[in-house]
Amino acid sequence: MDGRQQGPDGDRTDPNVLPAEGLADEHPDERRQGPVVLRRSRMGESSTTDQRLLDSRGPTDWVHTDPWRVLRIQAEFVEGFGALAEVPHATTVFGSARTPRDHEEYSQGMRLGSALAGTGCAVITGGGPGTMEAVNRGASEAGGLSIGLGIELPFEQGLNPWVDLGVNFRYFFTRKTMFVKYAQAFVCLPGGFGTMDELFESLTLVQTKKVTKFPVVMFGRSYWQGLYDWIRDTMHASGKIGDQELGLLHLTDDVDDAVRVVQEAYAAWDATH
Ligand SMILES: C/C(=C\CNc1ncnc2c1ncn2[C@@H]1O[C@H](COP(=O)(O)O)[C@@H](O)[C@H]1O)CO
Repeated sequence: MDGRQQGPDGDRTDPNVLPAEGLADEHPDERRQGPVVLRRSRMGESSTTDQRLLDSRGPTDWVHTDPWRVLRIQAEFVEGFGALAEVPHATTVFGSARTPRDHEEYSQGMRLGSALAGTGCAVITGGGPGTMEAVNRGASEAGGLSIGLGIELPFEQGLNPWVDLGVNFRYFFTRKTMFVKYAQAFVCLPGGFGTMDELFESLTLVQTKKVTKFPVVMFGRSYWQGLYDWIRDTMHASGKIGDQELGLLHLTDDVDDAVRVVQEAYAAWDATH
């Protein structure tokens, strides 16, 4: 077979096969697929690009491949940047997913969210339950911009009811970028492994100057004091961090003090942007 799609009398039988304009004798028949030109043995396939796009049959393994994941990751960045691009000054608040609503730390979270909203700026949390919810609730009820960046989990959860602008992520690392990119300060309420990860990631980003002039507030003296003392008396004392790094931490349980530190960070940001 020579690849030409002609009937026995030389008639063209396939509407997708185009004659080469005015030069039928010199130019072989060809099939066009968008910008692609196919000739001779490459002309075999008779579907169009639209047909192939719309045809849902066939194996689906490719949706579990890394190249496809890369596109999904890209899509998360695009969605996140798009949703958050116009966020004004913001503080990202980390904290336990497990704090019950009747706990004093929940009330503190609400007071903090409310006070941060009072500065006219947004609060960003992980969008989950516990103190994340408390901060969103305090901010939302005070009329502030209450943002939640949710994460896909193996169990059903969803964003807490006081998230007014929410984005759900599949990937932790995409979500972590958003926590940092759209905030000028970090506050850590008492929490477990997740909060520790976020506290130390924040500190590492500031230490390595990936982000500048971000204060890291450890809110809740009785909870954080032991860790702070260990950082100072063991980590710092043995030279694993220097004075500057120790100075990044601000330990308090006073909402006004935390808000003051955050406002200084907003001012420092404005001075450099
Ligand atoms: C474990 C439970 C719910 C988990 N739900 C979460 N939703 C959103 N964000 C979460 C969740 N769990 C952890 N995070 C992130 O880590 C921090 C809290 O972790 P911790 O270990 O509880 O300290 C928080 O800042 C989130 O960004 C139901 O019990």
